[in-house]
Order: sequence, then C-alpha cells, then structure tokens
Amino acid sequence: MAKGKHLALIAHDRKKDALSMWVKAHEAALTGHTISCTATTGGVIEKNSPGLKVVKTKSGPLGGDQQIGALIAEGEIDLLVFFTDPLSPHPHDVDVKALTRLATVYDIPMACSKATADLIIASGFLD
Ligand SMILES: O=C(CO)COP(=O)(O)O
Repeated sequence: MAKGKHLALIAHDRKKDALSMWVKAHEAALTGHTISCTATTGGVIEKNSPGLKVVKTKSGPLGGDQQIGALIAEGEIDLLVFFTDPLSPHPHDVDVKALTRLATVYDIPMACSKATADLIIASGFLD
C-alpha cells in the first residue's frame, strides 16, 4: 500500500545503529513510502528491517550525498532524515554541507537527530 511520500534516510557511521533502531521503532509509519538511502546506510536498514524496500545510491563519500541532493533539487524528496555525527571528521564534509544546504534551500523537513525525527513522526507527516 503506497502512502506516497519519498523519504531519504542517511546516517554517518557512528550514527547508523541509532538510525537503524529509529527505523525499526517506526517501521509501521515508514512502510509504504518510497525510501532512498546512501549505500551503507541502506544496507544496514535492509538487514535490520527486511520488510522495508530501500533504493540505494552510491555511498556518501563516493557521491551518494550528492545523488540525494540532486533528488531534492528535482523536487523528488519529501523528507530528509540524516543522522549526522558532529564529533567525527568526514572526508566528504563539503558534500554533507551541500546536502543539508539543499534541504534548506528547497524547504523540505530535515531531521539530523533522533529528537527531531521523533517529532516529525509525532506530527503525523507520514500518516
Ligand atoms: O556518508 C554518508 C553521509 O554523509 C552516508 O553514506 P553511507 O550510507 O554510504 O555510509
């Protein structure tokens, strides 16, 4: 049953467990939406929530963040959940900044932590 929204789910390495647990906790709300992920994040979500269908881009450091950014620029993405790790350096930091910048430019809801992601679920945005 398609609910019709297109969600982008991404997490930095030290946040992947937290995102995967968040996805598991909200699997019912996420089911039926289109889900796009960067490659490694998508693999973790597929493993822990095999019922969800996930479309994977390249890994973030290899251009995946830019691919998700391009989807945002094309008006394809309704929600970005991106659990960022502000305490680790990332070789593709410019891509991370570009992605969060585009989410702001196109004014799509963006959650960079569990607290905000929980609020978006609680808002009924995905119902
Ligand atoms: O690097 C990322 C976000 O900046 C995520 O990429 P992966 O999901 O491939 O680890």
